[in-house]
Amino acid sequence: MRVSGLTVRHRRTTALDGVDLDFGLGVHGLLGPNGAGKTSLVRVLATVAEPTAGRVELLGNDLRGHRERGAVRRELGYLPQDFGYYPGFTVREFVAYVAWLKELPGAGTDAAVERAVARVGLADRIDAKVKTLSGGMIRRVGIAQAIVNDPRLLLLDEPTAGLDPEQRVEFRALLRELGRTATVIVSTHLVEDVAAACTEVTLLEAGQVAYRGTPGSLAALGADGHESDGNAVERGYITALRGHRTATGAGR
Ligand SMILES: Nc1ncnc2c1ncn2[C@@H]1O[C@H](COP(=O)(O)OP(=O)(O)OP(=O)(O)O)[C@@H](O)[C@H]1O
Repeated sequence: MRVSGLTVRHRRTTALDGVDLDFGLGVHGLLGPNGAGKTSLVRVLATVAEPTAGRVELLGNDLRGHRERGAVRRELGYLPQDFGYYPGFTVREFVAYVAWLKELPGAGTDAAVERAVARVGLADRIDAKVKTLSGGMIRRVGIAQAIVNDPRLLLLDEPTAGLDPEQRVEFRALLRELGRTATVIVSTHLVEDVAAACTEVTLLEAGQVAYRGTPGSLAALGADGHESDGNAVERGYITALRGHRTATGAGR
């Protein structure tokens, strides 16, 4: 899947500025400071926002066509940053409802729902009402609804927000597993999630791609830089960000 010349403007703000990127199988971490454009990119890939300019090709479909967008949506999983749910639904009902929206074949739905809920570790709460769950559990319901159709493209916007450390470790293992058969794009502020779960890192800054590489190459960049605080990948993040700012004259 590929985006070229992707530009997204919100009134006078340029959220993405002619971005070229491609994503293959694996887990791709999207990093960047607040306002870098991560959510804007994820929303275009999820087909919920239209680009101002540029091309988006997902799963062999050009997103400009209505029918193509529909085809992509059936193969897509998306967890938005602010994920809305129906509090009165049980976990099973909510995930089944999303399966229905994604037009999953009726016969396989019950099993698909149970499998998705089990994969996020909520099998014992499947018949609990969503509103009775903790914040971290609700986040996991969000992940379950995103993976119920075994998506070929999975988009997760800040999925680990609200998870405790043990849940985050479990979640990263799930990400690695999902990345074997799907393209997984994870927007996060948590550099350690990227280091532990991602095969590739894309660092956005002010609507541009500031760095692309592996967590290992980002860590190596940190070792060469002048930062002394944080772990190697965090140092690499800061070094890459500052390097990009110097190169573009943003110099903040
Ligand atoms: N609906 C909107 N209306 C106006 N400006 C917007 C809108 N959505 C995003 N922006 C602006 O576009 C820029 C990019 O925002 P975006 O949410 O894509 O960044 P982000 O990297 O996801 O940030 P965060 O890490 O804070 O979620 C920011 O300057 C933001 O203020």
